[in-house]
Amino acid sequence: MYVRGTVADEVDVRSVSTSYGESELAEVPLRLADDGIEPPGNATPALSDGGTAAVTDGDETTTVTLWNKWTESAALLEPGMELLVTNAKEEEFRGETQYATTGDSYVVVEPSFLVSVTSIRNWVECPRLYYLNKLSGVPLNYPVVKGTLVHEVFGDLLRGRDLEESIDARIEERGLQLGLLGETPEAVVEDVRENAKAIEGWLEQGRLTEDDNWRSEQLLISETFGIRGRADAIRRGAPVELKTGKNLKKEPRFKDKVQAACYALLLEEHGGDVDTGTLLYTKNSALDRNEETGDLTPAKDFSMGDGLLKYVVRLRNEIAAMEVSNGVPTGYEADAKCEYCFEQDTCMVVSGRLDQDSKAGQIGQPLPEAEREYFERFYRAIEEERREVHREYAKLWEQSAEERADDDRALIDLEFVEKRSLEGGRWELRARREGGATSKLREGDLVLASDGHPVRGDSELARIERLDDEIVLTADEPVEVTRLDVYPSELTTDRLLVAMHDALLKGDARRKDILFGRTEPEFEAIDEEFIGNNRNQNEAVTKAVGAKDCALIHGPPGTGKTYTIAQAIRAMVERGERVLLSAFTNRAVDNALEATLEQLTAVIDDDQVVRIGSESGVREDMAPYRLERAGDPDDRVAKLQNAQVVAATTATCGSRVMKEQTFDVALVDEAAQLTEPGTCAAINLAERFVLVGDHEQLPPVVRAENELSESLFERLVDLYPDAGVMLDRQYRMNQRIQAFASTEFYDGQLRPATSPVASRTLDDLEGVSRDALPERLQDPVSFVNIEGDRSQYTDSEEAARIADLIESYEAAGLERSEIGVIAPFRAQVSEISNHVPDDVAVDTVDRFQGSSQEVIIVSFTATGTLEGPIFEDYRRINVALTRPKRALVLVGDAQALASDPVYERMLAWARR
Ligand SMILES: Nc1ncnc2c1ncn2[C@@H]1O[C@H](COP(=O)(O)OP(=O)(O)OP(=O)(O)O)[C@@H](O)[C@H]1O
Repeated sequence: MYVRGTVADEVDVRSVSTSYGESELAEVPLRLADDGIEPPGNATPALSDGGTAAVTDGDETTTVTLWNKWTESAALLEPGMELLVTNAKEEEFRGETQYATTGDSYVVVEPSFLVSVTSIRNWVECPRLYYLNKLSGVPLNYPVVKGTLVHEVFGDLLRGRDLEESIDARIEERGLQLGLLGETPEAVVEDVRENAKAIEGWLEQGRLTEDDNWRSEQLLISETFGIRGRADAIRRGAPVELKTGKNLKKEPRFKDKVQAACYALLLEEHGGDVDTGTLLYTKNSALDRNEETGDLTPAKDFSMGDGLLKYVVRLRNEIAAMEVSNGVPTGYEADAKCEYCFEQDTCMVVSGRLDQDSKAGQIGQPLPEAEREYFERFYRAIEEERREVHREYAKLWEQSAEERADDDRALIDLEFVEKRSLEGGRWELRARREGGATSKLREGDLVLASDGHPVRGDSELARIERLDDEIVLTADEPVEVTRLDVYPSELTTDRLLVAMHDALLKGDARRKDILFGRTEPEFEAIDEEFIGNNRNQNEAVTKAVGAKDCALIHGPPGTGKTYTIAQAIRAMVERGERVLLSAFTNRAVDNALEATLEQLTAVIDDDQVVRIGSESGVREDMAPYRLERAGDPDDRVAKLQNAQVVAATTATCGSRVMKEQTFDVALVDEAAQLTEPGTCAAINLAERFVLVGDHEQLPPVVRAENELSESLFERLVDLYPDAGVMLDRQYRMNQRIQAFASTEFYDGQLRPATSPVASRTLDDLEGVSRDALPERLQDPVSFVNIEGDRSQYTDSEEAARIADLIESYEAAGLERSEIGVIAPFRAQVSEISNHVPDDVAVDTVDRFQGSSQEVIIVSFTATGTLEGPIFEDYRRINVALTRPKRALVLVGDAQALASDPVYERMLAWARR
């Protein structure tokens, strides 16, 4: 029986005498979860006695007794924490039903907090090491890269690839990284071969017989234990872990066993019965085995005892409890010996700078109070964000397939078409979807591809190569795909933490004075005209070029941000500076790069401009500039080091390769959409920085509500008004269209840049005549009143009317591709898509930011009364209303809209 609930009060741990002698017990007052708890879909004998969950009718509090070793986990509990006990037994005590652990029970603290296997492994070495790794990320160093290479070769061998071919191919793929590390392919081949030989030899021995049943790299998630990880390999249902080190002992290292045990737990939950684990030490070569030097066989098996599995869950509980209570480990939690630790110095420095209690001690001066306070605040905010990612994971099993599809988080009921093996042992998978099914998934995304359930079924990480009615994926394993789910990645969260750590602990003093408002940014006087026809753009470039610390360019819609960025980069390049061009999205990076290239043709050679990004992330016309990472190390690294302009998203700026680069200046577009640490990922790499954005448009995309939702751009604009310039002439909208946004969002400062812009109408377009439109659509701004169908997130009447409007525009000579439709909710986007032809772009505001169209139709999907903000906040409506160049049509219920002051003013303007 499963018991799950919330700890209702303090937990009491004590000793009692039983017929077996002294025992420890903890009585946990537990408020049972509303519906008790359903056992996971495929609960196995290891986890379940087949009994059902404790079911309650609401707020019922009971007592759960945790026996013996589980009292260690009980001691971590605080009121409010979640607790799960498997295989519990029911007991009557003074007429009340209570529960207690049995010999088969597992006790899980905060089961929805997903701890990674790597974290557990680090934690068992030293909890402080776990924390330090989280803060500083995985560095680019040779042992790490070699480890990855050996793992990749191992996977290839399992998939039947030839050893030499695999080694060559994998080393080639990592050309750039190896080049940055100053390694030659010859030396690396030797090194990897030495490690891989041992693996191959071992594989040969028990050669891959049919019943050996190997599988490489499996992503595993446990909803019961709150653990996730990727096992190197599974043989006959048991985990095999690869280690690039040497181990002369008979037994595997303890931390390695712990890691394998984590996978064993995960496999058991997936229906396995795991009794052994294998560690492969690739530096061991059985050939030189002799008694004096120790046991040099590469593979060491051990039996997977019950005690070890439970110990692993207790370790995991320690991490979850610490994280959920916002704790910072000190190192005292473990009996690790600091004097033998490679990380001792780092540990002492971090403890010293952040004034943290630590077993290793502190060295150095603590950071100023304000910086430590900032660190703690943002650390918490980022961890909250991580928890939101975990909630996304939980939805993988809490929501039904249909619910996930309705939420746009999954494509379900696909028809599996075929699997085809690719060169290098990977697979191409194809599946077909019913027309019309939409989701958040996009080409290039990593997704969970499964044969029915992303956690309980056969599931793999796959990349979407093509997303039409036929979906093409690539993956390491040939899953018979019938379902795709959004993969909730923690990568972004991890990188935010590292970027913040780097800004504060490695950042230069002057930069921090700027970030913390301790000094005014300074500017060098520049006496040069960069842009002749636009005063504020010229001032923006002057500021960007002359900034000693930072410049802030506020660019409302269509005001030539991109053009200004390109001019600024040109001026910087002419001054011999190395420039990082970054933005939140790939699209913005490519846009800005395209404009920059136009400016740079006369100034530098094409090969001095490099775009860093994945093949699917970089737009086709910018692909020639994309830095191929594979190839000869020297050549790859030369290509990067020679580049005077490097363009990459801010997420990529946090990658190991980019973190090694330095720039004179970082120019960041879409800066108002970036969190503070997200911005730091780019500006950490440069001496000075220029942020370009508009805080009246979309704010940072974050899941949790906390300080992450204010951008550094916005904070600095407030802090240093003199470091900023607002571009005030827009090159996009007819005057009538821009009027509302200008008064409502830009203090009336926004003006058309030229009179042709001010007076542009649909008549300017070839073959289009406004006279052919119904009268009410002839004005550049019109409002169509519609009562609507009263559903909350969709409105089929609005959708139908929009389809009519599109027909009217087509009849007047417009191309469908010149019309865009914006709706506040995804459900309404689907609804409208079902009504209008495929080639009309229909999407949410977020997908339209940064683009423009001749005609924009906005669906408000509001009827009767307004219950909440339609577009979440007014910044979104600003974006929606500023997309069109020549015509804007608002469709909605006037009465509903009039109940909100901003929408009421909008109505007045549209109906004028
Ligand atoms: N000073 C200028 N002189 C002439 N044309 C300009 C000038 N500045 C911008 N433009 C033109 O105005 C248009 C819009 O400029 P740009 O694409 O740079 O705007 P943006 O502010 O980046 O737009 P968005 O708000 O979509 O990000 C472009 O066609 C650009 O060439």
